[in-house]
Amino acid sequence: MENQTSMLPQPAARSTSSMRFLTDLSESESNVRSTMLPPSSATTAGLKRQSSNLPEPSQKRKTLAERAAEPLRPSPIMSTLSRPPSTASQYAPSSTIHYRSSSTASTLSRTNSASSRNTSNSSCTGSLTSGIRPPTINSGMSTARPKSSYAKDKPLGVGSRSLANLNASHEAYTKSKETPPFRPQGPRNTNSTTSEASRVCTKWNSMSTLRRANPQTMRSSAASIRDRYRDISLSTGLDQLHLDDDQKDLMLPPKTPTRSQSPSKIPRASPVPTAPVTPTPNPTGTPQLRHKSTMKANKFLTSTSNIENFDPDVPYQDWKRMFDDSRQMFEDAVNKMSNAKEETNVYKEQLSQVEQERSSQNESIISLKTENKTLDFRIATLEKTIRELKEVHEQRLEDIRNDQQRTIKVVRQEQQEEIERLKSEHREEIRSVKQRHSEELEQERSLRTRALSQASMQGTLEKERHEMELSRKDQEVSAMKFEVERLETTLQREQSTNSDLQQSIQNANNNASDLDVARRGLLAKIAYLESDGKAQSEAYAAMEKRMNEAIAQSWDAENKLRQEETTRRKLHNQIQELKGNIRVFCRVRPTLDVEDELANVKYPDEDQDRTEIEVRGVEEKNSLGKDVTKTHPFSFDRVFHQRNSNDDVFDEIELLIQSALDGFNVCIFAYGQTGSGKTYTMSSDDGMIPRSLRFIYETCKSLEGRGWEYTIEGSFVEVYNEEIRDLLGDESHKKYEVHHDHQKHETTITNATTLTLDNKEQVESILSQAMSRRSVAATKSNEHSSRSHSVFILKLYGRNDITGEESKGTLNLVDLAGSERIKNAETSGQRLKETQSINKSLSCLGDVIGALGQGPSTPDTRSSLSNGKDATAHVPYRNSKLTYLLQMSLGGNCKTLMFVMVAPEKKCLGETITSLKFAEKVSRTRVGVAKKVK
Ligand SMILES: Nc1ncnc2c1ncn2[C@@H]1O[C@H](COP(=O)(O)OP(=O)(O)OP(=O)(O)O)[C@@H](O)[C@H]1O
Repeated sequence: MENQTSMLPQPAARSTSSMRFLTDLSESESNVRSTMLPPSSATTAGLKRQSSNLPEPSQKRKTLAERAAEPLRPSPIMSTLSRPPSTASQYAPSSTIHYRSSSTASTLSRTNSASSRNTSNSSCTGSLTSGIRPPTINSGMSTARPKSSYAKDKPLGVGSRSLANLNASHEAYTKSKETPPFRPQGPRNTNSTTSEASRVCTKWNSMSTLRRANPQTMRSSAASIRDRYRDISLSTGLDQLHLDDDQKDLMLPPKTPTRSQSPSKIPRASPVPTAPVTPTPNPTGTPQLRHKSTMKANKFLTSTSNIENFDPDVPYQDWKRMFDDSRQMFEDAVNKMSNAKEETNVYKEQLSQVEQERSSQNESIISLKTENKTLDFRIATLEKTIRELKEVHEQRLEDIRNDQQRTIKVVRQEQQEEIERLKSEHREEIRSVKQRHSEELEQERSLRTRALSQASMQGTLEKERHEMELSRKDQEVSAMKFEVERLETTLQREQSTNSDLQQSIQNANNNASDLDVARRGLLAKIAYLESDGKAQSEAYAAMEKRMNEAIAQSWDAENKLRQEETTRRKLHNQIQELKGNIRVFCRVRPTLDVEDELANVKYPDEDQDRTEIEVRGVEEKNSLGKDVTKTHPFSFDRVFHQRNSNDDVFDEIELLIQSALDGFNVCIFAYGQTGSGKTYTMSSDDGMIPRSLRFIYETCKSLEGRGWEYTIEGSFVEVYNEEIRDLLGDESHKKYEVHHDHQKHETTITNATTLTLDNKEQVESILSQAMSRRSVAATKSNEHSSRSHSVFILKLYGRNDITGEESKGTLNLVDLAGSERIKNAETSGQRLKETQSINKSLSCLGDVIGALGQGPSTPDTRSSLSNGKDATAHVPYRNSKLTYLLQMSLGGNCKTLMFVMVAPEKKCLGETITSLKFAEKVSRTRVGVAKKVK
């Protein structure tokens, strides 16, 4: 082999490398052909260095013989061109062949450039079939391997621009055709292939145009190519001569099925036979060249070989075929590359989109985080604001509540004042009306009576006078008549004597005329007397008529008075209802011992009709350890100052007593600690019981004139240690039981003495007897402390015969035993038992009033209340004798007045406040509307 090699001409100077060939192609493609250098080796080498700038081979370039002796290996460029990622090894062997074919084909194509020029513009298909040179391999290489060492070292102005032009053309064409979107995994469609073919044609045409533009240059270039072609053909032919059979297979162009994978529709040259591109081997196995003389004479080309007779057409055809194959492969590679590029572009686009999305997502995440932080901050701010607002609202709510309470208090106070004012106005009005009516009635009555008596007297006198006159006149008439009769007798006698005495007739006539004159005078007198009696009779009749009229007027006045009385009762009842059926009066007694320290008791309203009282409590330590004194304000229907007398007190209860006379059940009881003035108020000589009785008697007396007649029955009992005792009886220990008649609304105590009270004196003696028999004992607080509850029961039955009205009322006047705390009382034995019993019954009284206060006061329940049955859940009347006895006087159908008695001493302060609180509770109790007992 070495010999053979040495026999070959040195290729370094004469033949261009494949790279130089590629460079030429590149230059031509990039319109550098216009400045194409002559085909001298030096120029070619220089061009190679300048344009391709390929790295110098590190080793000495091998001779063709050496290279022919080397085993086939893929050219890096061609393998890159033809290598899809998965089929690189498949194409590696053929790449060498392609490489060589390309260079040869390139050279050949240039020799045919003249002919191709005629058809280059006709059509792409025509160009290709007529052997017009396809796009240079160099451009394809540059496209396929942009980052290879070759491409990197190569100036971008040539290969890159060509590729860029190709790409631009391809893209423009693709866009103009509106090719469907790229599908990376689908089969490449025929349109795409067609467009690529069109692009190649376009490029080739442009190059042809250039050729036409510079024929001289083209001619010189063709000459140089021909020169080169000879060398190349020669060396290639030598190469082919040395190929063994195996290698021949490898030298075959890609098989048709492989090419058909690329569905290019570019018309191709006639199919290349699968036979080796080398000439048909002779029987010796060596490749057979068409140049028969040379090839037959010499197996190897030597320096003595006559190459002039070498026919280049034979290898030209082979090289043309190889070129076509290479071109096909190149096109495939370009297609794949463009596909890959498109894919890459698509992926890049997708990547950029994804990147954009990612950046936008990041931005949105950042903005969301910022927003989140802002929202957190806002939420915190809002929560803070809400807390502040809540506090402000709570504060406002508290203020409003306080204001409302103050307002309610003020309104209540105003209403109370208004009610009191109205009450006093009504009271005054009623009093004035009553007084006015009484006065008017009295005046009228006296006037009428006087007029009547005067008229009667005058009538009697006149009558007597006229009767006397009449009798006198009658006597005078009878005397006159007697005189006339006597005169007539005398005349008759005279007339008889006249007959006797004619002479004397003259005298008798004269006497007769005188008597006649006298008779006429008498007759005139009689007529006068008769006319005077008639006038007197007429005057008498007129007087009698006036008297009857006066009597009728008097009757009318009486009727009016009775109607006024009925109206008054109704008004009175309405006023009592307005005042409430449970009323509480507070009374502060004066101090008994000047040395006693007084409690701080104030009367906020300084007018005469007080309703408020303030008691300053004992000093206490608050939670901070400071001494504080609480003021306890109380409000009642009426508050009596310690200066007020029993007289003042009775003025206020007078109307209630009147209600009892009008047919209502009234209960007045005094409540308070021992020694606070209950007995003084109720049972003292000028207390409420004697005053009430006096009032009742006086009123009954005054009502007699209006047709009312009253019967008063009284009982006086005491409840001592839960036992009833009769204070009017004979001190025998009888059994006293309480019975209620709910129908008649009446309470009776069996065996209790009931007296009919006819006069005041009797009442006073009864009272003194009862008081003397009450259970009294000296206690720490009171020297004469009542140890029992006394109940004075008055039943008032009224009847008006004129109007037919009837009334039945009950008045209970109760003097309760004094409440006292056992530890304060310092009692023991009987006193202790009494105190316990008293406290228990007072506690029961409080429970009853509390239960009544919770009960309904609606009209539906009033009827049941008026029947005496409990419409409330339960009123514990039976828990004590006292409450059971007073059941009919504590329910909703009676009028109750409670006196809460207060001692002014400081030592009594605790009991005072307790009593006042209890009384206030009672004051707030509403037990319905009282009904008249029928
Ligand atoms: N308004 C008053 N004016 C003058 N003295 C009074 C007044 N009220 C009470 N007293 C006197 O106070 C003393 C005690 O009064 P009284 O006996 O009425 O109290 P009490 O509440 O009935 O006591 P107890 O419940 O223990 O029977 C008596 O001496 C009485 O005269």
